[in-house]
Amino acid sequence: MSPQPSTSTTTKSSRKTGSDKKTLKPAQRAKTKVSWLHWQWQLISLVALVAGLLVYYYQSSAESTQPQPYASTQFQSPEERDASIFTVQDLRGKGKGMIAIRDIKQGELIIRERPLFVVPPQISVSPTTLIAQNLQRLSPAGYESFFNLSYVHLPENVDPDVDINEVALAIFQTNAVSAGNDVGIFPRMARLNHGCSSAFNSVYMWREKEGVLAVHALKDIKKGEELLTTYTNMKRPRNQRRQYLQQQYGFYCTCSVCSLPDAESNASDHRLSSMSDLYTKFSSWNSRSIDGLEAIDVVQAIWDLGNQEGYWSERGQLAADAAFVAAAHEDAVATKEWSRLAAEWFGIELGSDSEQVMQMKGFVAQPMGHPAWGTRQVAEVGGPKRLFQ
Ligand SMILES: C[S@@+](CC[C@H](N)C(=O)[O-])C[C@H]1O[C@@H](n2cnc3c(N)ncnc32)[C@H](O)[C@@H]1O
Repeated sequence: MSPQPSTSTTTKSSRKTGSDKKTLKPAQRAKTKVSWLHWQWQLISLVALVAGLLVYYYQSSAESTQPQPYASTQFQSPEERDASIFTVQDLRGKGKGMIAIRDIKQGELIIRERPLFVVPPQISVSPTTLIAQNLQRLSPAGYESFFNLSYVHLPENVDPDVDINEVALAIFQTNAVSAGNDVGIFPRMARLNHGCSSAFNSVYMWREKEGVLAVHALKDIKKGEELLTTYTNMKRPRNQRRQYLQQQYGFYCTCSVCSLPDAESNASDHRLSSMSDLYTKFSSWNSRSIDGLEAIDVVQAIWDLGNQEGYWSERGQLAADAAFVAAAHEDAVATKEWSRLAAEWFGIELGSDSEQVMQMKGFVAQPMGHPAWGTRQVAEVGGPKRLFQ
């Protein structure tokens, strides 16, 4: 807004008082009035700006306490958001599964979901009773979404139309995932089928503070690809994985890794078992069986094997553990570099707004603030340089 019109008003009034010595000359007055109005406007603008900032601050701090992606997007509901990313459909030999309806970027949030209910892992009543009790508390829609889920391993003598509690238990056992210290049911993410090592492209993590499970893309996923997660520890050979999946989930795994020709499958098994052994070796740094330099070499070796295998999960934690070792040995440069790498991978697996990312960024800024700092003998252990070659 311009204070233009005030100039003539000022000139008029100055004429009335033109003889007064204390009165400023018209030109000066005009200038003074203009500048006074100018300041008035500046003050009003400043007040408006501060008010705007305050509103923005309160809105964004209110939003940050809510599940972020749904609070401020164009979607009416989480289901509507899901439908913009994937579709749930019948897949041969797998029941239902999730298919990407557009390209999904690595690190993108696919699902964010509150549990239908959770139960503690150790219980004093029978599991059937506990689940029945939880089901009673659900809304009709929640109840329906639970009973829409698939199940395996219903005992042969049980009639599903009669013994609903046994069906509920089978559904729970087929679909429950860990939610912090508890185990919970998440009907939307429960449609994720399984794939081994390089075959799975999505990871789910419990976010304690918000009480939600978040599923992120571990890799770029192409439109039309199935979204797959992993149901078990991957770092073991194909026959052991298949045996576990058959026992626990009632299917014989034919994912792209399990379907490899024997020679390639053996090579994959070897890499996965070596990774497992290396993780064990790495943990022996705790008991001082290996020194910091060796521990970091082990991390590099795990990372390299992961690259060869196409197995990228758990890298945030691995880099964070390396940062811990580096900090313990007071290698500030390495602490920063490992923390930076950890932040990058936690960002992919947990979301860039996760606690872990914030914590790692803190160590990038202040490696000496790491709680492990200086708890071991000073040594240059080295950062993750080889990983980027
Ligand atoms: C958590 S549910 C996954 C969604 C399920 N397919 C459905 O229809 O709701 C787990 C069950 O899905 C099936 N499943 C998961 N991954 C599979 C795979 N790779 N091959 C065949 N069946 C699979 C198994 O029956 C398993 O018990």
